[in-house]
Amino acid sequence: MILQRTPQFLCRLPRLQHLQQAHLRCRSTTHADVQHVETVTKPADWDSAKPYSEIPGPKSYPLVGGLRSFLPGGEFYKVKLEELFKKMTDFGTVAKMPGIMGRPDMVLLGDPKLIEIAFRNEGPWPIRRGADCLKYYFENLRKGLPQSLVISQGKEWQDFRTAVNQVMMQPRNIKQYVEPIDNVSQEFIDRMRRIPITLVALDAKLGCLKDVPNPEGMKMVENAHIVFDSLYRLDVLPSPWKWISTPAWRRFEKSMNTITEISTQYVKEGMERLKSLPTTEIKDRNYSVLENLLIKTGDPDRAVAMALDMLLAGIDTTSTVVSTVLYQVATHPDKQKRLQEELDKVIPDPSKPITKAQLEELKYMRACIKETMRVMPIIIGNSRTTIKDLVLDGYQIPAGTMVNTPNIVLCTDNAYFPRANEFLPERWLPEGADLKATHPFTFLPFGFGPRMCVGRRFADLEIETIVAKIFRNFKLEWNHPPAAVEFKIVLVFADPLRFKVTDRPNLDTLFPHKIKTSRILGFLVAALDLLKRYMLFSALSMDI
Ligand code: HEM
Repeated sequence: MILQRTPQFLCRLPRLQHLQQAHLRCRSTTHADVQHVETVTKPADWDSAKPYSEIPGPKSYPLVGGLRSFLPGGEFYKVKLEELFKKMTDFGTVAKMPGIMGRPDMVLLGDPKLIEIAFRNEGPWPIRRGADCLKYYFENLRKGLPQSLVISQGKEWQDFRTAVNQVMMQPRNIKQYVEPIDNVSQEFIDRMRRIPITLVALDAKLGCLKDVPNPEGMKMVENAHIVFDSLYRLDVLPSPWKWISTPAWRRFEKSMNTITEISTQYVKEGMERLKSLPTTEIKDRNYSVLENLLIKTGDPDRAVAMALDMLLAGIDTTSTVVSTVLYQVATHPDKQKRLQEELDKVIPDPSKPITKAQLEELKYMRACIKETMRVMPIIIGNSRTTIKDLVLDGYQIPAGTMVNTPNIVLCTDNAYFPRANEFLPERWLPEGADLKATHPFTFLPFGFGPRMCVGRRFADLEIETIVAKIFRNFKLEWNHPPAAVEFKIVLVFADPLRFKVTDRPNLDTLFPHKIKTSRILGFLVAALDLLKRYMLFSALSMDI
């Protein structure tokens, strides 16, 4: 595979030399960097397929690649990323976005059949290009730490992932978190009841969170959020951070340092705890995720890298899905009614902790969550770097090409989901057989194959618990125009959500001492912010 070289004069810059060592190329090239290309024979239809250069898409220009399209006068000027995906698929089921500022081209696959071919040919070490800024940080500023799961590749990724799978994908390990997650969810519910109408502005919101028990935890979640936001500024928006240290880069580095240091401290404490366990306790103990990881790998640095993964990949994703579910259910009162009928039946006494058995019975609720993830897929697209030559829809796709799944386009396309623009949780239940997806690779909210989301079981548990508790305790209404969304690594609401929250009438007898939130008209819940903090409690209760 031929990779274009970085211009010599640019490589003299110290940062770029690091990037060169890190196998990143400062270039606008046809192919992403691949370390593990399979040298197998070409597909039978390779020679008759159209060359890569003929894949339709916006024009690529010398030096700037695809950047020209985003500048004034360009076809994507001021087009939001979520709309860009739609515009790209208008070029065809295979469409090419030329690379920008050292990033590789992105080939969008606008047909689930093509996505299936790409995913089924990814081999045992699937390559998903991680954020360059994270890669740079680990490879150059944290040389002592192993690379996090999100950015590592090849054998190193596989060894790490195997150990993490044993800890995070085991139902037994997940089960022990039902109770702690229920506890923090209950705290969140109590907090919702306590917030009076005056505490709605930002300052007051912060004030209402002052009684949060763990200031270090708050620091952690705030910095994790800054890092998440920086990934967008540094790796999605055009940014010169690879050449010069921009303010966004410095903010990212500072926050990464903070969360790495706090995580290291937690891991140290975990090690101490394990060492000091009396022998009688060792066998019977329910080990936490962190402890299990330490036992499995015997490597505290790996545990730190995993804690960072969980913070970066687990907080904004899960909390955003919860807020989208609240919004979808609040804006569909008939669905909310059915959901609450189910909740009332399965959870007769909401003052008691939720059990795993109850969660399993909440089939309509799970359908509401799935349907929300379909109509508003927070991960608008996922990517793979192909490891072998493929022919997709008549075009040659050489090994090393970054292909992308435009989830946001496919999930809301009538060709793949009947009545795609309607919120119909029934489509995920046996009664909605005629509403099912026409192809299984259209809806992959947690990705696919050996590289799929390692935190999905925890995400499910957290989302189901909090959604069940909120709708069992409150009625949510939305009395405003539709909420706008924007892309910030994940698809989020552009403004704080403003629900009218009412205590469920049947609960008045159970909670006579509580403030009756039904009197609180126009109660503003900056749901996202609160939920992020709630999610932190969950993360902390996992000891990480
Ligand atoms: C609803 C919430 C979540 C969604 C929608 C989500 C979605 C995803 C997706 C689409 C991927 C890429 C999978 C692929 O390439 O096939 C991924 C990877 C990942 N997720 Fe999640 N995720 C969520 C929650 C979490 C949580 C709670 C954690 C941790 C506790 C987590 C940790 C990770 C990690 C570490 C990876 C990288 C895995 C690897 O490269 O081996 N995620 N997630």
